[in-house]
Amino acid sequence: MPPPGTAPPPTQPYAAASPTAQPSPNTVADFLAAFGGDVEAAVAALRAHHPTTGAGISPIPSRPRRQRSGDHIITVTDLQKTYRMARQRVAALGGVSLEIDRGEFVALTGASGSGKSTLLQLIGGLDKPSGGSVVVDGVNIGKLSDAKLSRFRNQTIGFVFQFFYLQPFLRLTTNTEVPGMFARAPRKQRRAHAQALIDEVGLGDRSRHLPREMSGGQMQRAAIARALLNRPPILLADEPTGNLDSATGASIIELFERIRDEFGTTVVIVTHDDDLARRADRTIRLSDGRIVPQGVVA
Ligand SMILES: Nc1ncnc2c1ncn2[C@@H]1O[C@H](COP(=O)(O)OP(=O)(O)OP(=O)(O)O)[C@@H](O)[C@H]1O
Repeated sequence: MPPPGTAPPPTQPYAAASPTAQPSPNTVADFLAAFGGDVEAAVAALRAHHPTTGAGISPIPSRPRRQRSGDHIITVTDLQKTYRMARQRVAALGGVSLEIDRGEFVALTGASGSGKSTLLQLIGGLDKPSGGSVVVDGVNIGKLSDAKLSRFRNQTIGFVFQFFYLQPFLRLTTNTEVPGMFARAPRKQRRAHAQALIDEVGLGDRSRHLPREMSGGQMQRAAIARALLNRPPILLADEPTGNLDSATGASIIELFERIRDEFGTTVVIVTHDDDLARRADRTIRLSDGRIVPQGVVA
């Protein structure tokens, strides 16, 4: 997985907040402060520095596709991204246009290096495009200042990643509350909502557990609960099952379906796995930084 590009460097080593490390609260507070308290940007930077296991997922049944509503919550127009490294230029996205409806469950698929993560990061405002535009919930996010973008992300988008990125020293309830702290939600309210979400994702009996006391699937459920804390209308997930066994991965996809059905959340996932992608309402396949027209085999 490549780095997201524009996230500012933290002042502490990335390893300090890895799922297994045990930093002091001050270390983590400093780490988050280096990102201006923007949890998602911090997570994106961590993600860029984490090893990949490449664990696989086995087939699960597809489900009937839903009709599209035409109420677009995400509109991407002629999106381009070129990474520049020394003298090298890598064209990661070469003009992508798409629309995603409110409450739709979309899977982004394609070969390694086809631009899936880049597209997800640009939709989530974690990186800046080289050209084109991304409109999310009526807001052209390319036109927002960094501070406004950070606030917008916190309120509008929940992020879920392959390696969970829970704070290792926080118990599940507090971990789930973290986005509410940055949104300055009243303590009592965010705690009650965290507890409701923990129940919703099936971890009601694990509230006092630290991440290291949970399984991979439980940690991913916890990360999903945390992503939902600010009631975002959109959930973006990059390889959310890539680090899980096939049965656990399937249960995570079912959880996304349930979240979409119960909360009306728009869910966009990146996955290598065509069987998991078939669970989504729609699959968008990328090849060499472009969308493959439907019916064409890439
Ligand atoms: N920060 C970066 N700097 C330079 N090149 C990058 C960066 N991020 C991505 N790339 C390049 O952009 C292209 C698209 O990468 P991206 O991660 O979006 O693909 P992907 O489809 O998500 O791949 P994978 O499935 O392997 O994660 C690749 O060629 C990659 O090497």
